[in-house]
Amino acid sequence: MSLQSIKYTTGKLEILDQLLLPVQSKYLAVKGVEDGWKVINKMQVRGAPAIAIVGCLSLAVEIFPEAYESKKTLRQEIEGKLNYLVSARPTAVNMKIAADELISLANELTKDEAVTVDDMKQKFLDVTEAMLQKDISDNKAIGANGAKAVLESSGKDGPVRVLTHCNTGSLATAGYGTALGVVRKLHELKKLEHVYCTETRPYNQGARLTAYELVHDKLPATLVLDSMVAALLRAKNVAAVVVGADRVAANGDTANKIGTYQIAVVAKHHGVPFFVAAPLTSIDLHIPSGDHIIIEERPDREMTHVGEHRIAAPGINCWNPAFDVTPASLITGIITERGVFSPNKLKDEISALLEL
Ligand SMILES: CSC[C@@H](O)[C@@H](O)C(=O)COP(=O)(O)O
Repeated sequence: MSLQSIKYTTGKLEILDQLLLPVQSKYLAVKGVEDGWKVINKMQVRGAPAIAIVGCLSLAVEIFPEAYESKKTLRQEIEGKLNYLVSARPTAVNMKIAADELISLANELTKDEAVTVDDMKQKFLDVTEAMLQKDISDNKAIGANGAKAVLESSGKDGPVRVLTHCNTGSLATAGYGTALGVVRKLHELKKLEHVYCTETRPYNQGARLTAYELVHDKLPATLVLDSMVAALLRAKNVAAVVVGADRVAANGDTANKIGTYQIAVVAKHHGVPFFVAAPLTSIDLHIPSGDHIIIEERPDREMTHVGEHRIAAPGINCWNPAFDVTPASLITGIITERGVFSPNKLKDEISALLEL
């Protein structure tokens, strides 16, 4: 059985508390927007697609039992609460894109006189619930497109060794994963010789979550520390690096988990193709470059402590950006559910695809 980070039935939402993994597997009820904001902000659920899905579904469970006196009241509720949810974590764009789409839907339904307040509520529930299935099918398509791109770029038919960073798997999405979906697909095709996952300090998504998924699915995998990547690429014949994204700018610059940028620099040095795997909902064509991406800074404690145990000297200053921006020039291709794009053609090709 595959891991499930989000459990949802109409009116009921639960998330697997990722702060407790891999020691404990415990689901937490999310009863509304306030709970949704907290679990996202505390990183009990994390990963750009999962953040958006849990955010929107937290509003769905809040709205479900309520009776609204008018469409205007419901529209105000939707707009105010979605904008609040966007503020829980600023770097990943998926929640913002989902919020904007749902707010425009609410605006359109409010204007449409043929739509009752109950129809409007039902439509909102249908659209948010559909996000779960859509994310899984997008991830499967990313997996297939990415496995092909990795094999082509390696110049051989596999099996290949790949490196990934952070957690982009079932735990970060509705299921299957983005970059980890590419790894899963390579494995399904019997083209994965080995996957290396980084520890991903300071929150250890690699050691705690990706390693957990890889062991769970019995993939051939090895954990390395972040500081070992250069040595790994020199020694272990890695065919490609595949990572996820929190926000891809129009020019292909990509914000992802801190440490991604230095892996891309090292990959370039060693001539190893560096791929970003992300759904279209992680691509922000509104910003021209990565300079415009807000980078979330997290509490010092995530660096100074592991769990309750202090590892840093008391009194030391800390800088803890949760993400960095990899320049487009270091990226071989951006793997999406609609194909693989060269960063310099991303804007034109995606705009054409979406008829923008
Ligand atoms: C499919 S998840 C893509 C990204 O969100 C992932 O690579 C990442 O950076 C996650 O960061 P996190 O801080 O754990 O939310």
